[in-house]
Amino acid sequence: MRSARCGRGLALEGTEAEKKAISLLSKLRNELQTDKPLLPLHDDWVDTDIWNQYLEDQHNLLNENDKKISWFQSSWLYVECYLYRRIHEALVLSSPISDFDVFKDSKDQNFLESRGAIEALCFYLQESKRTIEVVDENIQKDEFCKLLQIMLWGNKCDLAVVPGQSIPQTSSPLTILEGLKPFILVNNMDALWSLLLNKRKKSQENFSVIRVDFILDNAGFELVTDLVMADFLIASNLATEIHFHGKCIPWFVSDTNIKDVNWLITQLKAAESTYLSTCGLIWEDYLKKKTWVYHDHMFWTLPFEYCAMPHVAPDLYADLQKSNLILFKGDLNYRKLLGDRKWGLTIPFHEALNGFHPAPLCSIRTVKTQVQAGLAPGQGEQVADSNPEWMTSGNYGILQFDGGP
Ligand SMILES: O=P(O)(O)OC[C@@]1(O)O[C@H](CO)[C@@H](O)[C@@H]1O
Ligand SMILES: [Mn+2]
Repeated sequence: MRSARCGRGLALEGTEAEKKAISLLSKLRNELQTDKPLLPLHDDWVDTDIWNQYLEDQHNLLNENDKKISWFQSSWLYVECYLYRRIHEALVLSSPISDFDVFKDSKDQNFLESRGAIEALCFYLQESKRTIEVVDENIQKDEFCKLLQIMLWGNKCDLAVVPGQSIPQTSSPLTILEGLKPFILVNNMDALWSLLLNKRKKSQENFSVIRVDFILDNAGFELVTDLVMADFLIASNLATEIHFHGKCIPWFVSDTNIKDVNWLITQLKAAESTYLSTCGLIWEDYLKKKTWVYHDHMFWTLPFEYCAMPHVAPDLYADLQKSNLILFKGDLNYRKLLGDRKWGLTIPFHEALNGFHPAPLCSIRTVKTQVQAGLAPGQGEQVADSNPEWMTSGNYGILQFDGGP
């Protein structure tokens, strides 16, 4: 009897929490639609003070007439990040559903709808791992480059542009790579290969660690492409440890957090296909043994451009300095790498990074926003001639490398 009452009490508490979250979210929508001033946060999350200080700084910086910073009058990058942080606030303030991820269903859906392509990819990975020790360097390079391109085109699958509309990867991703090559505007795959190959040669002499970091983007199909590459790097000794960096709160609809990683591994392990279940088991083991390490520093869900990292998150910057290669996935990471500024298209990538050089790094991103540097003279004009929407279509990609400090 007592436990039945207790259960009813919990259900009631849950319903009240849902009502509260929904009302906070509709208030948020109204503020946005009517261009109200941005408000300080009222929750007590680890980053609340930083966000509120940021708002105050924006106010002091941009507002000589003491007007409030509002939704339509502030920088797009800041306001967009603020939107996702406010969605998080609405949940945090609605205990006991504070941990609820409002985007989880769409992320899971993307994985489920891409199952065929994921199976093809896991099959390919296992076949290439079987022959890794006998094949020569050129074949290994070829496989490495294929997996890089799959990671690149996997970035088309984000859900932030058209929320709720999953773009599943249905056909085998490997068959379409050749045809997509002309759409890679900056292609520094050779530089990545040379860097890792040199590291491997040194490591074979002196047993040094080779650390590769993945700054993750979207869950679902894209995450699988990243994990497949991470597995290949370990199996081929091109890396000895992998560090993944995900988001600690639901972010830009489809971005990866730890629950997405765990869910994915559970799904793979339970799959009927042995290609999938083998990947699930191996990846779980890598995580257990710390060959793969997952991090979720709060800096990744703050509005700062990355050149601010040494001041805002010196611990994270110092950690990234230990890496031999950092792979930044996706469009939002690129916007933050370049401070979301309208750089001239031919300004060198190194310069546009504005002093952010923790280690050699590479952006792997389909171009979805009007931020781009490091193109060859005349290249931007030529692409614009054939496709005026080239910067927002997501049809073009870059694998853009910077050698570091
Ligand atoms: O970083 P991702 O997942 O590649 O892309 C995220 C994105 O679609 O969301 C924003 C639009 O709302 C843009 O920054 C970007 O185009
Ligand atoms: Mn994303």
